[in-house]
Amino acid sequence: MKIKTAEIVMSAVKPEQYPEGDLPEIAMVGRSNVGKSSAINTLLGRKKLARVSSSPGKTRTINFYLINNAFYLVDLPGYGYAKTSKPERAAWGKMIETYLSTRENLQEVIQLVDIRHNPSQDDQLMYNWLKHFGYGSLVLATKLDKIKRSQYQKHIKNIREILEMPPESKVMALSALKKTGVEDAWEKMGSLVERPEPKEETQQEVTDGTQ
Ligand SMILES: Nc1nc2c(ncn2[C@@H]2O[C@H](COP(=O)(O)OP(=O)(O)OP(=O)(O)O)[C@@H](O)[C@H]2O)c(=O)[nH]1
Ligand SMILES: [Mg+2]
Repeated sequence: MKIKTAEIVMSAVKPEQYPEGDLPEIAMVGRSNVGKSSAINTLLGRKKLARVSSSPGKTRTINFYLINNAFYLVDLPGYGYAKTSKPERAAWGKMIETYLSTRENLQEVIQLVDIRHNPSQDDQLMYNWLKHFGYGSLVLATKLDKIKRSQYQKHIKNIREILEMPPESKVMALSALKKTGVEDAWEKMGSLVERPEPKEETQQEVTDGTQ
């Protein structure tokens, strides 16, 4: 996918703040610190569009990034961050759930898991919830640079088994550090949101006889 423009349009905490219009959206979900915001930057080829932090709980709003004026990538706060206070966790949970369960523009949800670790119980719940709501079970394994190449198949198999992914479903892998996996991810994601490009108007040459 050629990224011509990418800009943040809105940081929302409630539905009234979601962008208007009917452009399709792809949202990124996953545990805090799994690399959602980093993945967005990497997929867009931008260094600091989405804010990233080594401590979990960085993204606290639903951030809508408008791409090529054609679709949105949506960065969500992470789940499963134990150090957040209980009421705050509940409020975030509600915010994410409201978005995922009510947003009509939402075309697909990509679930991010850390390639090194077994998906957590929260990850399993999210995976099943998304499947139940008809999303396509697209999983993006993050931090690909943290494992040896020879261990790749083992880790992917593990993720598939724990999430009980059907054989036809796809696991993609990405390294935000090395910028690997970007093309493969867009191959899977791009078709979800790409519309045929509008034909450029061909300018009629107008000559009036004078030079
Ligand atoms: N080595 C490596 N580090 C990564 C990669 N992706 C993310 N990180 C690091 O992981 C940490 C968390 O990244 P974020 O992108 O902020 O994670 P997040 O899922 O958006 O986190 P929240 O906003 O808190 O939910 C940062 O220190 C990143 O630099 C990757 O592919 N490789
Ligand atoms: Mg984030």
